[in-house]
Amino acid sequence: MAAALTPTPDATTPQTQLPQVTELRNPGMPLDLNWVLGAQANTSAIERRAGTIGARRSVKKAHQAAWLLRAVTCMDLTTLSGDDTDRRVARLCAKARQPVAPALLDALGMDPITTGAVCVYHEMIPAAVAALEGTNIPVAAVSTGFPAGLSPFELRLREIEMSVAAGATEIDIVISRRHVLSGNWQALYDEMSAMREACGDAHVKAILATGELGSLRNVARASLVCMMAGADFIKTSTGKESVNATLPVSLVMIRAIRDYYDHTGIRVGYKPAGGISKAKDAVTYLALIKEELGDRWLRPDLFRFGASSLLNDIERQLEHYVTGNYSAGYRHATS
Ligand SMILES: O=C[C@H](O)COP(=O)(O)O
Repeated sequence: MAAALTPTPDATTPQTQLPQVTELRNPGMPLDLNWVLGAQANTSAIERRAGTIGARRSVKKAHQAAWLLRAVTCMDLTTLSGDDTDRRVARLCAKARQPVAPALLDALGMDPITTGAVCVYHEMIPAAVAALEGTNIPVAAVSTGFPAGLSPFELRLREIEMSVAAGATEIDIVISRRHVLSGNWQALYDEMSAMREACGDAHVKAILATGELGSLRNVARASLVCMMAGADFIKTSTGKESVNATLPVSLVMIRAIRDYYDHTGIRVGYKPAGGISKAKDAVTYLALIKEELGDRWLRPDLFRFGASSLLNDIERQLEHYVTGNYSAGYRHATS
């Protein structure tokens, strides 16, 4: 049996669910086109730097278990399928309440933890709200004609309002990729501002769908515009594009977040999403955040993974750490 996890200076120390920190919401600012158009992205330098992150850092044993538990607390446990049902959502929510088996947590010397949120389609919000009653786990909804975001603008705004009324406290919106591809930054800013307003008190995550934006420079510019328009989080992908979260894209987005913080003093959150299914990749993402933004961003109010199957692999790795054996993946299925 493994020893209880102990804090070490070179690892994150997520022994328990972290206390909620109230970060000042991003109020946004006027569109600064000079700043936006000045944003560049040196693709080869970014790819070089991204290539060093997973390769250099090897986190083992108790440190690895600690990072994995942190990843769980920062996870938007997601189901976004056309065949979602209330029962599937209820099972997902049960998993969000108890994402890691109590016996494993006991062996690790850990208090109970939960995931950061549950993320569903609008129609599934009531089932998620009911299944999470009595917890502090937020329900996040993908609204605005997810994943393409091409339904009429008024309908997209109305969908946000309906999702909030149904009980979602986090709204993941999708931006209009065409505004980015045509360089119409004013239109992107206006769209994002209206969506932020429609969210009211619900926090808004802006999904850039980076795999469809054409270039890393566009990713940098779109990130800035969404933050200027008041996004609480910027998020890479819907999970439905042919290319979803990648390390180079993440580097560009988190450097835009750093730039925005340096200019405004406001911390905007980051959510890589789509195709992140391995525990090892989760640790690489956390290391990237730690190195580029610092420990403050390694909390669920500023960092989330959007993932439907990552939890399965994390639980398998934790079980291996505790027992020395791997269990079959189906034993950890979330839906
Ligand atoms: O926002 C979350 C993503 O849709 C999840 O993507 P995934 O199913 O590839 O983990």
